[in-house]
Amino acid sequence: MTILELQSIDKKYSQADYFAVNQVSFKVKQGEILALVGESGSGKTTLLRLIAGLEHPNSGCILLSGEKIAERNKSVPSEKRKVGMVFQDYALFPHLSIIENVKFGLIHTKGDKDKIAKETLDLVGLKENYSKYPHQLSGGQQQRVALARAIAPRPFILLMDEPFSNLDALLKDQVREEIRQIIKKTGVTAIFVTHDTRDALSTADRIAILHKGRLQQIDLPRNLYEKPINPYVANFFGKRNEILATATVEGFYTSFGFIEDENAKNYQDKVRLFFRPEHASLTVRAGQALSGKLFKVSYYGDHQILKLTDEEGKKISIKINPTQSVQNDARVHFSLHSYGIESAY
Ligand SMILES: Nc1ncnc2c1ncn2[C@@H]1O[C@H](COP(=O)(O)OP(=O)(O)OP(=O)(O)O)[C@@H](O)[C@H]1O
Repeated sequence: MTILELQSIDKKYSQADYFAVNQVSFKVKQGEILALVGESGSGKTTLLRLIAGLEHPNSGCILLSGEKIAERNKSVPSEKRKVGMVFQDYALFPHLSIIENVKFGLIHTKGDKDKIAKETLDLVGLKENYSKYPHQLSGGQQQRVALARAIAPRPFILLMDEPFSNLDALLKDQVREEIRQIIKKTGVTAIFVTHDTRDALSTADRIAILHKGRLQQIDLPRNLYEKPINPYVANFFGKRNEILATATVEGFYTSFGFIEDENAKNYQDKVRLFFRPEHASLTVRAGQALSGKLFKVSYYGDHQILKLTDEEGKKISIKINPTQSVQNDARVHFSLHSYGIESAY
């Protein structure tokens, strides 16, 4: 079931001569976690603010749980939208205890506020901390208070702006998993903004990628990574090698060697082949394998990146296991597990 729908949303700030959000349309299903990604200035926060009712679109329509909450001449005020918001800095009140912070989010909620606040704090794993103050908690715990405050009123949708950006790398992996589990347990639909592709790939059910205010692709994490619909999306999700090839009926001739592939007969003459560093692996026997001259090895602990070059100096990168040993200046043989093909014309 669709809980949120954006139809052709445009937003131009006064004084600006370009659209911060340009003809964006998508639907979010009940219980889904959607990540909004894009480089700085791509319109992520603006989109979140439009859904929250903190900005109004110039044109288009937003529907939440079937109700039109924003269109050209109509806007349901932010506090009436049943939208929960977690800000980047958590925005907790320092002079209020944890439970008072959560109860603050329940101003418009009927029923036993104390009971609802306690139940929600228990749900986010803060049972023992009702009367503590924000400064007595760790960054990850403060974030869970902010999350509890946002979900306590049972919103239709939870919006989070850069929820993981204030956490150090070690804590981040743990918190990402915790937040995902809490959201899934409550069944709330969530949209979070991030500029970190790892956050998005590991936490979201689907990802929407924006570039200059335009939606490029909205898809499952795996599809965005493995089947990007354009070069911008492909490059946003990490390094991609590109090599030129000539298609024949048997396969592709490249400057790194021949790739046998019956799909090649569907292409004419010059093509571009794309592959990610992890989609190549070293082969022991030369055989049909591709090969290049190794000129740099970078060790990263959990993997190594090899830089190879062909006879003409074209460079590619390959990601390998940290335990594999290789020698600089050696000829290295490799094969590709998967690659994209595009006509070069
Ligand atoms: N209040 C504002 N007034 C005028 N222009 C704005 C305003 N807020 C954002 N913009 C502009 O709108 C565009 C989109 O900004 P937005 O903050 O939505 O991008 P973002 O993807 O969230 O960026 P970041 O990752 O840096 O937060 C940018 O060009 C920005 O300069």
